[in-house]
Amino acid sequence: MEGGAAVISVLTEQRRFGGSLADFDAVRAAVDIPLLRKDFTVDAYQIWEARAHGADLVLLIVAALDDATLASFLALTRELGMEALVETHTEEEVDRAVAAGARIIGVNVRNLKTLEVDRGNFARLAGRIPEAAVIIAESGVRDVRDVAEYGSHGADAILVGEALVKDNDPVATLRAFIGAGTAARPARTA
Ligand SMILES: O=C(O)c1ccccc1NCC(=O)[C@H](O)[C@H](O)COP(=O)(O)O
Repeated sequence: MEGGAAVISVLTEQRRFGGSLADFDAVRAAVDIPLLRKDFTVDAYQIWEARAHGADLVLLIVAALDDATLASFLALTRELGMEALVETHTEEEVDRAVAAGARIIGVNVRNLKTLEVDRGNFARLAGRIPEAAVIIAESGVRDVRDVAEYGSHGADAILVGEALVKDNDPVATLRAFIGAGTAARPARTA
């Protein structure tokens, strides 16, 4: 927060990433800025649960949801006064996110099966996202050059994990990332 983060993403996914709702509660108690519950949402109950724990955003991963479920989860999220980060990995998923009415669309360059990162995917997929949407570049940021690269390809925001968690001075690094991203972003027409 001190570093200028607009949103904090809190992993609650336990099996693969070791997160928990207790971690989420601790962060909620510590900060007032918007929080994203980062979990694999597969049941409407998780959206109610996110709201009950004070989340502002939930994660909807297009690859994990059929079109009808994606649309109904998005509607429930908004009925509960939250928004969704709708996460994509392929062109087809971007098109599905747009068709569902997503307002915040993430391109995650990490393959969730292999966990491998391909930063080039961001430039390829971001071009398909309408300018009216908020575009998030997710994963793979190592330094300011990666931030600038994502910014130059239209990212409105980046989602950073490891680079900040392992940094000795995350506040300074976050400030540098925000500066690099702001400088690199092309002007938007809409
Ligand atoms: O990536 C997901 O969709 C995801 C969903 C639920 C739990 C974890 C998930 N991915 C891992 C991460 O959250 C990454 O740490 C995050 O994208 C940041 O990436 P990086 O900066 O490369 O650590």
